[in-house]
Amino acid sequence: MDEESRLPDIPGWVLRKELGRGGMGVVYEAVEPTTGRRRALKAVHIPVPAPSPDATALFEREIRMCGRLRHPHIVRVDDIGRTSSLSYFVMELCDGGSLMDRVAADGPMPVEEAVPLFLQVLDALTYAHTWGATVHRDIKPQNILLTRGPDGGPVAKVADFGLAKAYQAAGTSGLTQTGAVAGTPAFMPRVQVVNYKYAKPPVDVWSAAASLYFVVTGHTPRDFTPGRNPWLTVTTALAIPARDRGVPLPEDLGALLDRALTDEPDGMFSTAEQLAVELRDLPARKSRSGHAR
Ligand SMILES: Nc1ncnc2c1ncn2[C@@H]1O[C@H](COP(=O)(O)OP(=O)(O)OP(=O)(O)O)[C@@H](O)[C@H]1O
Repeated sequence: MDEESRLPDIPGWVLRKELGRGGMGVVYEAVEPTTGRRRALKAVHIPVPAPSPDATALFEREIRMCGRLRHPHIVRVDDIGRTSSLSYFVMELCDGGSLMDRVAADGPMPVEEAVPLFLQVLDALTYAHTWGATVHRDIKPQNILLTRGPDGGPVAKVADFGLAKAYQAAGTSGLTQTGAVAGTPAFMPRVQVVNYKYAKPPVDVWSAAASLYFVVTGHTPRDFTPGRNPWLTVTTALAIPARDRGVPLPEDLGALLDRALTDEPDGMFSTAEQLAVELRDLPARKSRSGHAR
């Protein structure tokens, strides 16, 4: 069987190749022959037995609601649809892949490159939390995509807004079979795992800090032991100080990450803007001198 014949058949779109896959679906590069538009198309398989029409409608409603978000650092969702075996949505194509792809290919990213990208991510979160009244719930390096701006400069875009809530909302009615907690333990704060309905902006801010930690160190903040239940690790293990990861990091960035990755609900940054202000004002960034310990 050649690769073409394994690609799903989506009316109105020609799928060119697989771009990547996650826990719930597969993402393809897609072209609309009538317009020549190039997009990314995420196909989510409908489980057997099929979910109730209510669960499917709930799932699509969440995705549609997030399709309203319009921000230069949020992946735009253009369209959603369904075939007999899958739900899909069509979104902006980000040719640079995800931050996870980037770290897997090249190792940790230099701080000077990573921090501006995360200021963009935090700007997107500020917009979504305030104007959009939406919490992402699954910020992680796989959901931060890279592309180029009009001036050729690197641009980060947050993908999958609404998806964690959609899986969770529909999961209880049978659309997904992943259990009560949807999402990725490695990038989740304890409060979100202990209470999976807890979905307030500080959860996304913690996950953004965890993603930055990963991108500059190559490690997740907590160590996960193979074979041990990862959800249990989140409820018992603390984040390892960022500067103990063996990568030279500016002291002030290490201290900021450690503070942002507290598991004390009262100590967490309450808004993305607060973390952005501190990240933007790091003395090491201003002087561009702080590299070694
Ligand atoms: N809009 C896009 N443009 C380009 N590549 C994309 C796009 N969306 C996803 N990808 C690629 O596909 C990969 C898988 O995406 P997907 O959203 O399925 O993964 P995930 O977020 O890890 O999984 P899940 O959302 O199921 O937990 C990404 O890591 C990225 O490489």
